[in-house]
Amino acid sequence: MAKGKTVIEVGSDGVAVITIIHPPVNSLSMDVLFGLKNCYEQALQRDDVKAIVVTGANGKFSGGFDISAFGGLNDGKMSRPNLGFVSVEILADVVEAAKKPSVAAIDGLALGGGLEVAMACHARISTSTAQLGLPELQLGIIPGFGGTQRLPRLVGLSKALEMMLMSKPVKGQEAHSLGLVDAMVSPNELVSTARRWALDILEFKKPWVVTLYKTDKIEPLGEAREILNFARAQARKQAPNLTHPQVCIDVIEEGIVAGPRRGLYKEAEAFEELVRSDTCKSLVHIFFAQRGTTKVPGVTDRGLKPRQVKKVAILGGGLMGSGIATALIFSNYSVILKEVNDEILQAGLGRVRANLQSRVKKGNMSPEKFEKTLALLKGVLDYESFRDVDMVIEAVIEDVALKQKIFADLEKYCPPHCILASNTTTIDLNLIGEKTKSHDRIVGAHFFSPAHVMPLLEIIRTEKTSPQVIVDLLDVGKKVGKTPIVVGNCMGFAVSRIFFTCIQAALLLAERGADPYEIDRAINKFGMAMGPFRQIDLVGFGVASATLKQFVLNYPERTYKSLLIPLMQDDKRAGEANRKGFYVYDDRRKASPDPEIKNYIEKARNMAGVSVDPTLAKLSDKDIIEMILFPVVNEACRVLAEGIAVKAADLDISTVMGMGFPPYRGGIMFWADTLGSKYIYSRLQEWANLYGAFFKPSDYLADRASKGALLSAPMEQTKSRL
Ligand SMILES: C[C@H](O)CC(=O)SCCNC(=O)CCNC(=O)[C@H](O)C(C)(C)COP(=O)(O)OP(=O)(O)OC[C@H]1O[C@@H](n2cnc3c(N)ncnc32)[C@H](O)[C@@H]1OP(=O)(O)O
Repeated sequence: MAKGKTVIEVGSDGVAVITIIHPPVNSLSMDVLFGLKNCYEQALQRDDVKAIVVTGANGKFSGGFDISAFGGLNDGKMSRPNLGFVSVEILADVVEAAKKPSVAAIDGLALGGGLEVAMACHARISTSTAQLGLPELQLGIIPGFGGTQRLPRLVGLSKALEMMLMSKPVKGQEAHSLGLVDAMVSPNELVSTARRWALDILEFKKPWVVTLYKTDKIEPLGEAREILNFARAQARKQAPNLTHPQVCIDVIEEGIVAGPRRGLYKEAEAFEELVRSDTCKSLVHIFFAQRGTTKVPGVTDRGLKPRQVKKVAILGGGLMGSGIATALIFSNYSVILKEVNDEILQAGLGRVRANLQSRVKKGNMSPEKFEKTLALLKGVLDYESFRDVDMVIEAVIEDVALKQKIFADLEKYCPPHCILASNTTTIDLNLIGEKTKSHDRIVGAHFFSPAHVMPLLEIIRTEKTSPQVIVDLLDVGKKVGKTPIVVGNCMGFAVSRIFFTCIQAALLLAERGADPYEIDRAINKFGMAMGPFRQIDLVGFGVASATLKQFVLNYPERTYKSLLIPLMQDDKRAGEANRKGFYVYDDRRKASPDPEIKNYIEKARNMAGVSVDPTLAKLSDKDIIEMILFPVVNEACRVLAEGIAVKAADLDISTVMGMGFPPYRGGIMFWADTLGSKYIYSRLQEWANLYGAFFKPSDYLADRASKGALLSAPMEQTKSRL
């Protein structure tokens, strides 16, 4: 069956309108591209066609090359066209070299290959809301249809580098001022303006621009090289483990130095190679995994429509509560923030204000929008104004009795349709709702700190939570710009279980002789946003030790019972919050190692009765990474086996968005599968023999290893607990 098509319609004005049709985003499959070539050839042959307009159906130009076809290019299921088939043979030699002018009419989006098709046209007209960009680098590839050559020639080298290296699209307005589009019109005038423009080109009333050979925006060679070298250094600093940004810069340089046609061929070669790389495979996996989190069997396949949530109440204005309030008002929800006394309430409201102010400072919010947004927030000290709220999010400290009392109160004051959500990190939701009769509307809404910044939302449901409530919360999550994952109920749910296993592994290694700063360095080099000790400082010792206590209680057989954090707490160390944790922090929150740490470690070691293991005292980076992350893989396997997570890909997204796992390694399970279940099992078994049950491979892992099976393959037989 064809994947999309391209159609041609010739008007009485002699303009052929070629429309890309491939819902939902008019991506460019090979069928669409062959169709585009055929339509052009027809238009060029027909005597009744004077000029051409290219556009996309349903208000979207094109979201780019069909990402789902990347796999086909690799596994040989798709016939591989000649090198440069699209970029040279279609776009340069048919579209751009045509004897009839063509104009792109852009609404909605022109991304990746979509923008590359538009740039091969002789002019571009767009709407103000259209998004135009070359975001290929976020998929581990570079633009492959001539984008590396044409974008610098249209917008200048520096801006083109920024747009490509940061995968950052621009809106119609900016595209117009940059010269990427020639005119901006309203959507209903788009195609008619483009038709007129194409005829004007033919009649020499508008310029006939062949972008590939434009030179006016490119700096002289010496200056261009300086810009490119600066970009190389920046990219190396920001993404030391990635090669494709460097390749992108090399390809741009080739076009400037040796001419754009050589540039096109070098681009095509590099694209072919990069699309086969592990980085590309991992990032494409993350792209689809992220979109797959909202597809929850038994919930989102029931035809339920989200109910409208207008007003939300938040209990607790601490770091989490104020962050959640910020995220909500920023997305136009009306929010009530409740605290226990005026002083604490004002502090909470102040935090929300400061969060918004920092956006204004960075130029991301206008002063008018700031006032309008803040007006959506109201502080209260009692439950009176809870009578018309649609959702409550409780964000108080992790105290079961307090949460139980709050939920019993909420049941009394909130309307019956109101969703009762808790932002708990670890506590069993059945316990929280024990004193209510509202189990069907109790749900977990676990945000990550800072809640207005971090992209993940863990939605926790019990056996009794109604699917409608999940659908409602998925909708709220999407509106506040979060990627939600839906998980089952247990202590720690999915993310905290995985995250705190990493912390425990780090504590175990440090107590047995590994250097904590070496551990952080190795993990950071692997690509994690920060190492485990820096992470503990960030979440704070209070949360870390409370959670570790919960682990000891709930998973005693495999929890590493470290005394290190409580010992440091006794000395008033609390983490980054009071600038003294595993690191010390200066006024600008810069972390530096603290020589005193070794004394605490020694004390904890003595109390635990363990001794320094010479092997652990001089681990290689590879060993550190495996000893820290294989236990995480092991715990992720348990989370899957218990049906807490619906699918392995959700855990990949959780680790990327919730704990800073490098997306270019595809998330924890995807990465584990690149190493193989047998290898991971054998290493864990070896360490379990040496260092105890913390490393003991789970039954799930043992089973997969014995079959040589992928850890991420679906579990047909295992019943989901959800
Ligand atoms: C040779 C060339 O240089 C190489 C390329 O062009 S590579 C592709 C470059 N393009 C991109 O990177 C754009 C990727 N897409 C996006 O960023 C976003 O999907 C978007 C901004 C286009 C739309 O966002 P949004 O409206 O939130 O919808 P979103 O849920 O992301 O996508 C809608 C659907 O389209 C699919 N989709 C989006 N872009 C796609 C693409 N380029 N190929 C295939 N499928 C795509 C999504 O997977 C999703 O499918 P689903 O409904 O089955 O889950």
